[in-house]
Amino acid sequence: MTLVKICGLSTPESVAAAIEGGADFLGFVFYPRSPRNVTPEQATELTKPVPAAVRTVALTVDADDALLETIVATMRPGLLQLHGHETPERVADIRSRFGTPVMKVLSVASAEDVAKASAYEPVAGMLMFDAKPPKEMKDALPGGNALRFDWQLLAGAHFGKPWLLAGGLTPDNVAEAIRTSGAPGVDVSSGVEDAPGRKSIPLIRAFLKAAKAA
Ligand SMILES: O=C(O)c1ccccc1NCC(=O)[C@H](O)[C@H](O)COP(=O)(O)O
Repeated sequence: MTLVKICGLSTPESVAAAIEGGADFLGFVFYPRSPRNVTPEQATELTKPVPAAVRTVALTVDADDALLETIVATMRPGLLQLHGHETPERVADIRSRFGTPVMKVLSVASAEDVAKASAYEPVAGMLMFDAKPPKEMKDALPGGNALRFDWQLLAGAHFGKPWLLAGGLTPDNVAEAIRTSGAPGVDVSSGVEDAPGRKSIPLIRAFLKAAKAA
């Protein structure tokens, strides 16, 4: 069955809906520019009711060791999602320094972007392929922009690590995205919101139902 990560959670209600709907991963964003930003203390509270079978994910962007140390010490995430320009060496360093599995995100607009994954396969526990925002999109975030990329770029691809497809997924297009890309897992944020940063409980339920049925 397709793995599903619901990202950018910031309320107890949305966390509960994601768990009840069968999410495998719950994502918490530590990036002050994001409308989904949470503090380590908020994430710690939000993740208290999360059952052990559901993995909590701390999303950071080119974070320094001090921030990672604080997040790991307070929230104790099951996975660190690195959504910046972290090199393979930095990914390996973070993994060994903090003893937490790492998911490295690749920003994709072309086949060359997908090919960059091979450098991360030895050091990351998981990979994610997300849409690369175009340069002309001035206020773009590193992720969470409701942008999709050409899912065919991943069709037939094999990676040495489990991977998730992200970017512009919705309850309406997730089944087609899974079929086209062959993704073993998917990640969503904007597609389950009714305003930037405001998660919709009905959309979370609908996304999980559609992805799990695909
Ligand atoms: O969601 C954010 O605000 C965010 C900020 C900075 C870096 C990454 C961010 N989100 C990354 C995610 O994991 C999203 O779920 C992924 O990019 C897909 O986003 P969307 O297209 O909105 O579903």
